Order: sequence, then structure tokens, then C-alpha cells
Amino acid sequence: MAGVPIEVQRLTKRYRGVTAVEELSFSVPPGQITGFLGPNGAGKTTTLRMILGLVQPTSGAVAIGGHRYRELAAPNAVVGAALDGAYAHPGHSARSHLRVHCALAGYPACRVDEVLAQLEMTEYADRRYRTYSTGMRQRLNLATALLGDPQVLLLDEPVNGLDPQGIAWLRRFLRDFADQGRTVLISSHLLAEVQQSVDRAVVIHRGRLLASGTLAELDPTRTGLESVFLNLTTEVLTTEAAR
Ligand SMILES: Nc1ncnc2c1ncn2[C@@H]1O[C@H](COP(=O)(O)OP(=O)(O)OP(=O)(O)O)[C@@H](O)[C@H]1O
Repeated sequence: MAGVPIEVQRLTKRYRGVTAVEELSFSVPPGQITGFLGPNGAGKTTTLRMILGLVQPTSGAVAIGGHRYRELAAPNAVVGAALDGAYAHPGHSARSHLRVHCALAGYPACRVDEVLAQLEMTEYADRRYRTYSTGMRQRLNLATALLGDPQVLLLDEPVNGLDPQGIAWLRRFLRDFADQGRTVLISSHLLAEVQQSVDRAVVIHRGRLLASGTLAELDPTRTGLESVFLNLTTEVLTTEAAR
């Protein structure tokens, strides 16, 4: 299958009294890792949920390979997602959790062993979830997202709670995934950490786009995305104050 890009087109989401996302547009190309960055409350999770059709936008649209999520014939085989807060039954093992998800989605049962091996989880696959470290739990979320062998991977804050080894492992995994021509979008509020893992970034603040592009475009002097972000937000605040 040719690469599957994501196009976010003027997305807006308003809750009663709160504008979570406003007129947000950006592209996520295949074959690369795109960071979706911004501080807590910037609107990252709401946007990811709108991409997945879990939250209805107030206005705007998302195209995944040219289609809306709900128009995809086999959405889980196109887009795999691990949103923050996903969890398994504490008494289940990774293997039984994956078997249930595999059966529910109608994937061949062999996907469970394939994904466990792919994510190097075989060693603890039969232990109960309640005994898992944060890193193991994150990895199970990722494994669940991969069951349908998707072309697109959306991960909400995948670096949270990982130790340096876990971050390095995830970085290698995502690079390999993107090198196969697949699409990766990972959200994070840890700009400096994620900078080392991504090819491009979409930076948002208060639901609005601050900047998007390759790392070279966003940070030509290599001062780091954190200072780029601080400069951009200072500009926004100064402009707002001058109005
Ligand atoms: N269901 C909801 N009802 C009302 N407000 C909401 C709802 N969901 C999100 N919000 C608000 O929308 C804004 C954006 O939240 P969102 O969770 O998308 O941000 P985020 O960038 O993912 O932040 P975090 O990293 O803290 O999860 C916040 O002000 C949040 O309180």
C-alpha cells in the first residue's frame, strides 16, 4: 500500500465555554515521524480524538489517506492508536489482553505472537498486568495498536513514564516503522525529549497552531525546540497584549 498521509483541515472543537482546538490545520506525511507538541491543555488529545472520530469536531475535517476515519473500510488496519490512559484488566496477562482484542477485531490469532515478538514482550507476556512497570504497560498499549498491522500509528504521550532505555527502544521502533513508509504521529509536552525522536513537528498552544515543519525549518540555529516554543509564545503574548 502507498503511504497514508493525514490532513487536518481547519479543525475546531468548542466545549461549553472552552475552545480546546481552533482552526487547526497541519499535514502528517508518511515515511516520517511527526511530533505533535505543546504544553498540557494545548489541545493535543482532543485533536487526536478528532482524527480518530472519537470526538465530533465543531467544524473542520480530517482526511486519512483522503478519507474520513468513519469512511475507512477497515479503520483499525489503517490506523493504530494508543491514547493516554488506556489500560488492561489487572488480572489479565499481555497475551490474554491481546487475544481478546484480536478476536474482537477479527484479526488472525497469529497476530498476537507476532506482535509480542515484534515488541520484544515475549518474556513477560504471561505475567499479570498488575505486576507491569509503566514501560511494560506503555508497550502493551503499543502492541494493541499494532494488532491490525496499521499503516498509521497515533501515540498520545508515549514517552511519559519511560526510562532512558525505554525511550531509546521506542525511538528505534518508531524509526523502523516510519522507514517502512508508514506514518507516525506522537504527541508530547516534553519538547526537548521528543525533539531527538522526530523528523518534523507540529507545535500548538491554546488550541492554535504555532508552527509546523521539519526540525531544520523550525529550529535552524539548533537552539532546541523548547526555546523555539518559548520565543513563539512570547511573540503571541506580546501581540495579544498590544491589541
Ligand atoms: N470533554 C471536555 N469538556 C470540556 N473541556 C474539555 C474536554 N476535553 C478537553 N477539554 C479542555 O480542552 C483543552 C485541551 O485539552 P486536551 O486534553 O486536548 O489538551 P492536551 O494538550 O492533550 O493536554 P494534556 O497534555 O494535559 O493531556 C483543555 O482546556 C481541557 O480542559
